[in-house]
Amino acid sequence: APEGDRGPRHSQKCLQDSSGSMQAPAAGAMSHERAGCPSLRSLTEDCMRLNPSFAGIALRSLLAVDLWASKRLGVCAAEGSAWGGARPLMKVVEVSGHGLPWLLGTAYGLCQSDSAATREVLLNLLFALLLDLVLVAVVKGLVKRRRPTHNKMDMFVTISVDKYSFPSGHATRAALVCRFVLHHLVLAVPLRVLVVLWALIVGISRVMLGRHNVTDVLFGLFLGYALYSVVEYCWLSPLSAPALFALWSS
Ligand SMILES: CC(C)=CCC/C(C)=C/CC/C(C)=C/COP(=O)(O)O
Repeated sequence: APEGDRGPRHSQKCLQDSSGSMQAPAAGAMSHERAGCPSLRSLTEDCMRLNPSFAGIALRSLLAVDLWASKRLGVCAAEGSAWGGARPLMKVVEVSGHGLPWLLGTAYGLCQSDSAATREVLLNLLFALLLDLVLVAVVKGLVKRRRPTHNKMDMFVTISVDKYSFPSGHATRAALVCRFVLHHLVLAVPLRVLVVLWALIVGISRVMLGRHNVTDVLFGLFLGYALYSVVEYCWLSPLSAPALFALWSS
C-alpha cells in the first residue's frame, strides 16, 4: 500500500520498534523512512484521517448530499432517463448559454453598430464574456473536479478544461449576462422576468442534463453574479480605453 495508506497502528509500531518508547519522529525520521516506516508527514495525515475537523466532516457530508441529489436530478442525462424526452429541449437551452454564440453575436453586433453608446456596451459585454471564459478555465484547471459519471460527453464545442465540472461555465455566463442585460438594456418588466428565468433555467438544465453537480451550478451562478461587479468596476469607456474605441471609430 502507498505510504499514506498505511494504518496508524503500523506507524506507531515503527516508532516504538526503533526507540522502545513513543517519541517525536523528527530525529530518527530518515532511518524510519529507510526502514520502510512512515514519515512524520504520513503520521500527521493518519491523524487527520482519524480526527477530521468539523469543517472536513461538513464538507464531505455536503459533497455526499451533492452527488446523491445531482444523480437524482439528472433526469435528462440520457435518452432512456426518466425525462429523456426533454433532453433535446435541454440541449437547446444549453446552446443558448454557450460561450460561442454569445461571443460571436456580441462581436458581430459590435462590428455592425453605428452608435457610440451601443458600441461601449457591446465592447464591455465582449470583455465580460472573455473574462468569464478565462476565470472559469482557471478555476476548473485548479479544482479539477470530474463531471458526474452519468454525464454523456456530447456537448456542443468544448475546450480542454471542459472535462472538469467546477464551476459550471454555463451558470457563470448566465448569471453574468443576466445582470449585464438588466443593468444596460431598458426592458419591460415581463422581459426582465424572462431574462432572470432564462438564467435560472440554464443553471437547472446543467444538472438535469447530468453535466454538473448542484454545487457546480450554485457556485457558477454566484461567480457570474460577482464577476459582473468586477466588469462594472473596470468599465471600459472612450476615456479609460481610448485606443480600444479608436479601433471602431475609424
Ligand atoms: C475564443 C474562444 C476560446 C472561444 C471558446 C468558446 C467555447 C468553446 C467555450 C466553451 C463553452 C463551454 C462548453 C463551457 C462549459 O460549460 P459547463 O457549464 O459545462 O461548464
